[in-house]
Amino acid sequence: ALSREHCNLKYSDILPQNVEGYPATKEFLMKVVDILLDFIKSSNDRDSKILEFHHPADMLQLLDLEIPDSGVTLQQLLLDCSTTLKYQVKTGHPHFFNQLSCGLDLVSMAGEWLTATANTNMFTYEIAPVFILMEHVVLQKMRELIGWNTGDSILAPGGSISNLYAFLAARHKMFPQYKERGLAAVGGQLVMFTSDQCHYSVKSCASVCGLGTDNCVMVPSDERGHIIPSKLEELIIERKGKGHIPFFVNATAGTTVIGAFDPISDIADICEKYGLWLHVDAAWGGGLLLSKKYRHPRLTGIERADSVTWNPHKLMGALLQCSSIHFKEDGLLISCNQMSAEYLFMTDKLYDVKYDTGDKVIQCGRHNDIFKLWLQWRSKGTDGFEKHMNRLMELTEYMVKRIKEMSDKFYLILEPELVNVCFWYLPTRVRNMPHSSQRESILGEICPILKARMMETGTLMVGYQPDDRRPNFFRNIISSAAVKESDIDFLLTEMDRLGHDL
Ligand SMILES: O=C(O)c1cc(=O)cc(C(=O)O)o1
Repeated sequence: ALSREHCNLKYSDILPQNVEGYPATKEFLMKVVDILLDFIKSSNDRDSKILEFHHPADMLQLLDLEIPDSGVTLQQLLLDCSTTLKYQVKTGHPHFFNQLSCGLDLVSMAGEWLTATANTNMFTYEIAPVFILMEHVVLQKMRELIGWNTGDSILAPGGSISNLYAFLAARHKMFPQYKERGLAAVGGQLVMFTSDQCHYSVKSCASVCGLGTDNCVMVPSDERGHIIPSKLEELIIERKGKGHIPFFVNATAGTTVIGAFDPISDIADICEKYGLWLHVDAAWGGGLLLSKKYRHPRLTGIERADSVTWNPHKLMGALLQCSSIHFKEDGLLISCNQMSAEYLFMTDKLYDVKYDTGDKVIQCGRHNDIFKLWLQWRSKGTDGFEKHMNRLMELTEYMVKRIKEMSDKFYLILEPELVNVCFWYLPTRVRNMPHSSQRESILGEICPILKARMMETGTLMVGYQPDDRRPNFFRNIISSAAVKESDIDFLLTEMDRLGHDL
């Protein structure tokens, strides 16, 4: 609690309104930090719960979210902060395996604190000189890791927007007049191609950009979730036969559900043959570019892409959000999106305006997502990131080994290529049933019930989902630096404790 002299103060008694308010400001902010440190401590305490689940109506009753007419005291604000975190899911907890982005890297978090304090916009060098230069250095490093020594990149608000920027640049490259004249510049039906395992944001480009999802061809994948190149070529030829204009192919490097890697080189050959843009959505699998051991064969050929999406907030563990989109050809991004708003992007500035990035994107304001990545990269070094990637893959191999050792209780659906371990939990009553589609449908019905037990108990969170080949199954993601082999053992034991009687 705040000291007696400060506990009834309000926001108007601290900086900037009260120029004498530094002592109260400091005490208030240090108390906020204490609350955050408590959350960090319990996030890292394996005996603490990941969450205290309540249904939305009940949760609303537990919270006091109403917007008051007159402001509350600083003391109340501190209580508000504590209550908020009390009911927040601890995504940094070592037993949180639920999303592609797990974990809480504390250097990256410190970077986010500084980012918030600096509170600047990334559209011009004028107000973000250090951060703009950091973006240049980090994004160039990432392009080098892809295999390019040229090009341009930018951070976007998530992988979906990164994919959209790739789509827009591809269309601009092929039809530069589209920017001014729209569809009239094309004179035919544009068509894009992607695997049926891709992230839905690829398909949404077709609807957002006016192709219509009918013209986002979902190419069949094989049983390992890889796009079938011969099918891709067949479908391109089929569409050309209808007078359509194929222009864009997306290859996924690390699919969302099973973590599959499309064969990039084979796809690049087809794109070369038919003059199509190759985009690689490596939002999820891009982190393996940092690992000499695991980069090949999964990402072999990625340097042949025209654009690459890569989300450091996934495998690299940068804090949400941090998504990058990279282009082999420099100048495309700016020529595609530039609107030259004269109130921001004046060309008569005292510095080289190529450092103004706002005109490269369709956003105006752009959040500073680089500092937390740069600071984290400074803390780990590229070697540290390589070790991190190798560690995540080793833990995945450990989990596969343990599942195979406990094959009476767990059924491994396929060998993972990334850190997505896809499996069914086998409750006692099905253990003697031969594996069949009938048993799979029973196992699929069990997933939501077992997941509910996890969340109500609060000790474990593992995601489940169906896919186009099978009913619900668990998808375990190891992307948190907190996870150890003992946490994998806990996961398997806890699932059995919670689910054996299902
Ligand atoms: O950034 C993430 O954590 C993320 C992004 C997705 O699109 C899908 C998922 C997911 O399925 O966990 O996670």
